Order: sequence, then C-alpha cells, then structure tokens
Amino acid sequence: MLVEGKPMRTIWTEDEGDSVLYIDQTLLPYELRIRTARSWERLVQAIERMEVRGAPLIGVAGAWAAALAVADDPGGNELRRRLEVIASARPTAVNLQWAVKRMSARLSGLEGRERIRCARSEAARMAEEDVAANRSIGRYAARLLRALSEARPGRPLQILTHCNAGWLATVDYGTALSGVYQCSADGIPVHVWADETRPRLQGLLTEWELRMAGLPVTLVADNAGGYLMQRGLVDVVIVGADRIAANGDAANKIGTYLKALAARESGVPFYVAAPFSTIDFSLSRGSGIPIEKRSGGELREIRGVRPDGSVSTLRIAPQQTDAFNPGFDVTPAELITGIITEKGVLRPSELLEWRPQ
Ligand SMILES: CSC[C@H]1O[C@H](OP(=O)(O)O)[C@H](O)[C@@H]1O
Repeated sequence: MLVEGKPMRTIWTEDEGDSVLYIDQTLLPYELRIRTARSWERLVQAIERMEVRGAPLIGVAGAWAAALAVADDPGGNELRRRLEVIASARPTAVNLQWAVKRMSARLSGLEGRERIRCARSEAARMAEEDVAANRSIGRYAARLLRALSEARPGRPLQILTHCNAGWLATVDYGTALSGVYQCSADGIPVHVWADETRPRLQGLLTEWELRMAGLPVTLVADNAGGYLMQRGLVDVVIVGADRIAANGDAANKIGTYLKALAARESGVPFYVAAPFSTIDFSLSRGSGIPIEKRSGGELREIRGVRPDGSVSTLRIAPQQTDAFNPGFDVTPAELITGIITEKGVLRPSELLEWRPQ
C-alpha cells in the first residue's frame, strides 16, 4: 500500500533473510516506526506484544520467525522446540499454527544451508501468497459492494468495520478493507465507519490506513454500531477473521458478535473477509476455537500521545481493578451473510465443499 506516496508493506527482509523488518503497530497512528528483528525470539516477542498483529500477518511473521530459528540452529536439534514456541505466541489466529506446520513439513529431512535457504524461500512464498489472496478477496468484495452501491444511487456506500483487517493486518492490501481499496480504484464511492475497538484501539489503525489512502472514514465508539444500523446509516458490515470453523462460525476481535446481532436485527448484510489460510477445517464448529485471554492491564490502561508527540500509556482504572479481557468472540454462521475469500464469496454452509482433499 502507498503511505505518503511510498509503497509499503507491513513486513519484509534484508541481509538475505538475516533481518526481518516490520512496522511496529503499537506506535501507530502516532508514529510510523520500522523495527528490525534479527532473532526468532524477538519476532515472537513482536507477535506477543502485538507490534505485529492481524491473523494473516502473524502467520507470515511466524514463518519468518521459523526461518530465523533455522538459521542459528545448525544441528537442527532445537527446531521442534522453537517451532512450538512460535506456534503458541498467540492462540486464536489459526494462521500462525498453519504457517508453522507448513514450514515444518517443508523443512523435513533438510539440513544445513539447504534448510536455511528453503526456510527463507518458503516464508517469502507465503508472504506473496498472502498478497495475492488479499487482492483476490478485494476483487470479489468490490463486485459485491458495487451491486450494493448501485442499489443505493446518489450516495456513498456506508460500510461498518470492526478492529483492523486492512493492509496492516496482512502483508498488504488487507482482507475486510481490501474491497474498500478496490472500490476506490474502481470509482465506487464508499464511506467507512471504523469501530475504535477497545481495548487495543485497532480502529485507529483502520482510520489511519484509510485517511492515508485519502478515503472517507469516520471513527466511532464501539457501542455506536447499533445506533448507526438502527438509523439506516450502515449498508453493509465487513469484518476480518482470525479463525473460521468448517461450519462457517467465525472468530474475530471481541465485539464482532455484537455487531452481527445488531446487523441481523437491522436487516444489514454481515460479511467476513478472510483467506483460506484462516479456515480451520479440523474444527467442525466455532465452540472449539481457542479464545486468547489477554492481560487485564490492557483494560486498565490506554495508549495515547503526549503534546510533544511521544507515545505514552495512561492508567484509566486503578491497579487493583479486576479486569477480564477476552481478545476474541465467535460469530455463529447463521449471522453471517457470506464469507469473502480469494476463491469467491461463499455461504458459510458451502465451506465444507471447498475442504482441501
Ligand atoms: C485480517 S484478520 C485481522 C484480525 O486480527 C485482529 O486481531 P488482533 O488485532 O488481535 O491481531 C482482529 O481480530 C482482526 O479482525
């Protein structure tokens, strides 16, 4: 994606793969800082801290962490343990476990320089596959959004999204926002309502992304979504996903389920946009999706910027405040109008027909 005219991705490598560079998203939208990870442990830490976040992106970051893990383990005795640590960095997004399983299979039986070379080429291949999948999601989504827009002539299509499933959550182009970018390229007028998405405020990332792209976006409180839908101010809801079960139940950022309930009540179509790498065919239903419980401190504090522009954290609740902080919830398939994938827009009930043989 372009940032101030410069093409940018969320993660890339230098020094023939010895260094992995990434945007530290904990500092956005206040500061665009690029960090360099030269060890697999540092990249795992970046995933745990959400410096790197978003299901597809943490999958690719996990693959690069595996490539770094191989590079300084010549005897190969450490690799299995290291891959287990990488895969467990965050539990809900299946992309991380999927990426580690794919790297493990690719490296099986290889040794020395050949194993290092293959690890790096496989991680690079996964990054390019993510970009291609997201562009395809964007094309299918734009077709859908164009039809909705043509049914509402004379005004921009009103899209509500939750959390951030834009290019920052992937290597590039995004999933839920990929269709918005494609609409902009195709001249289809859209406006996005961006849920702020407490406690980590990923909606500020959505607002930053879209503002940088010159697209109309309005930040709203998480609790405003029902109001907007009740008053006919939302034509469609599009969100990302971290793991989709074989029946179409979808795990996404906490609060997504509430938006799906309001959408059903208000007669607003509700779409999930995700690549097939986010679908977990080993799970028959969403009740089996592990939900990450993050620190209560994320609720007791809020990140912001001082007048001098430095990013700081402010405590908004006393340290002794008990806080429960599930990071995700599961939206049942029956509340989902369609799942926008790189292979097309599927009804939740159709997923099993696409199960890889
Ligand atoms: C393109 S999927 C992004 C997905 O991941 C986010 O979670 P987090 O910010 O905690 O990594 C959120 O659930 C998004 O919808």
